[in-house]
Amino acid sequence: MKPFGQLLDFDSALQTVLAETMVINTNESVDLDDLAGRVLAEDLYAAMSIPPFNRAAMDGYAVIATDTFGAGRRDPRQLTIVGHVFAGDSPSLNLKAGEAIQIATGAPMPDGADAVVMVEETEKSGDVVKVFKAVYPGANIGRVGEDIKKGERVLAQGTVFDAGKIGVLASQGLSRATVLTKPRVAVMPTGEEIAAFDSELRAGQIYDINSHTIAAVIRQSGGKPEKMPIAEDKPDRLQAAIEKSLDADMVVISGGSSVGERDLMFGILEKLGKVLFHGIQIKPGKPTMFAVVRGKPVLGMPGYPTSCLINAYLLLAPAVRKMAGLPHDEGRIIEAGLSQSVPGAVGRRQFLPVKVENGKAIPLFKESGAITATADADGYLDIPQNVDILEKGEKVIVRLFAR
Ligand SMILES: Nc1nc2c(c(=O)[nH]1)N[C@H]1C(S)=C(S)[C@@H](COP(=O)(O)OP(=O)(O)OC[C@H]3O[C@@H](n4cnc5c(N)ncnc54)[C@H](O)[C@@H]3O)O[C@H]1N2
Ligand code: MOO
Repeated sequence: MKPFGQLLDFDSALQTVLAETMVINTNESVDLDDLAGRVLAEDLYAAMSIPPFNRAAMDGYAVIATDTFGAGRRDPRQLTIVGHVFAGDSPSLNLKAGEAIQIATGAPMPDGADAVVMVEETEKSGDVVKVFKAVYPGANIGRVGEDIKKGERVLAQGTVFDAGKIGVLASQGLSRATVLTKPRVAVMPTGEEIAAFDSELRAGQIYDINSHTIAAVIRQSGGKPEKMPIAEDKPDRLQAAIEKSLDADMVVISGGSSVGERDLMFGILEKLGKVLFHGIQIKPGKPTMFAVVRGKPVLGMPGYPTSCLINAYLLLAPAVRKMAGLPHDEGRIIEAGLSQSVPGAVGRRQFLPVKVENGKAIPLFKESGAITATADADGYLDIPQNVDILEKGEKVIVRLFAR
């Protein structure tokens, strides 16, 4: 048993973790439809222009713009319809003065035509069309390369794919992209009292919550969780389990981080590598520790499920995002009025889970062991350590959990 040393402030703790986590620089090729959230590993240049040909942007008539000049409701211009072009056609017609070609949105513009009159501005009778409104040259045409020019850089290295960026890739007829490999993060629950969901509970046991909440945070931060078996609180077993988990890019351990008889983590991590901090000046999450073992970052999370999850959002998520090559995410914030007064945590910066309803921030005062404190919360208040009390009705900033 070793009492905490001096507690570190949260910002220094986060900086220490980030300083020891590096972006994974291996790549893999991923299917177009699985790219959402993935990080592009190379610059991508357009192999073709989009649109690849001049095309009608409206249903109507392809015309020579000058033929429509002066047209009005009372003074329409009459053009002879010489053909019909549908989307997907490859027109061979060549439009001449006084002629119009019926055209569908997306169809290639026939040679000679330089504008499209919308069908609403026309009236067809037999093979003659009356045009009620003049169009300027280029009207209602999508020009070659207007969207993307052949040879231009369409997506830069480091781009995070979302629906729109997947669309850019699709426009080029590409079926895959080279992206950064997801960081593999080993998740190791510890404790004699912790049981896997598929086992019978013995007296005194509870089901493992933390490895599942941690895995969810890793996944939504761009990482790949690798679940380890629940480790027993025996030094040699714990050490062997940690050594095995070091095959991953990062290790997250839950439990055993405090100062109880069986809280062995500090000693083992100090033996295997270097503990950079043990104890942060925050509530919840005071016993959180961080070590570097054989070049790998190892985060020791408190066993209490809410302490564990809040610190997974605050410390683990930024680290995994960094390894995944994702930009730092400050998260979304909203302003709300406090539904009741909140006492500060003496000497500790407090991250208090709150629910937001009708513009009110409702504090969820539950103990750190209660998973519902985070499950029911939309976000948290970040209350500095020198605050005595936040008054009812006070405007507060709620930092929303990333979901
Ligand atoms: N004398 C002191 N005791 C404690 C202190 C302290 O400063 N001095 N800190 C308290 C705080 S704050 C926290 S948080 C906890 C953290 O303790 P550990 O990280 O050592 O975690 P455990 O003791 O192993 O477990 C705590 C609690 O959480 C349950 N647990 C553990 N793992 C899981 C899991 N995977 N799924 C669900 N629940 C889990 C465990 O059964 C315990 O009930 O220490 C305080 N004590
Ligand atoms: O720091 Mo503990 O995590 O308050 O509950």
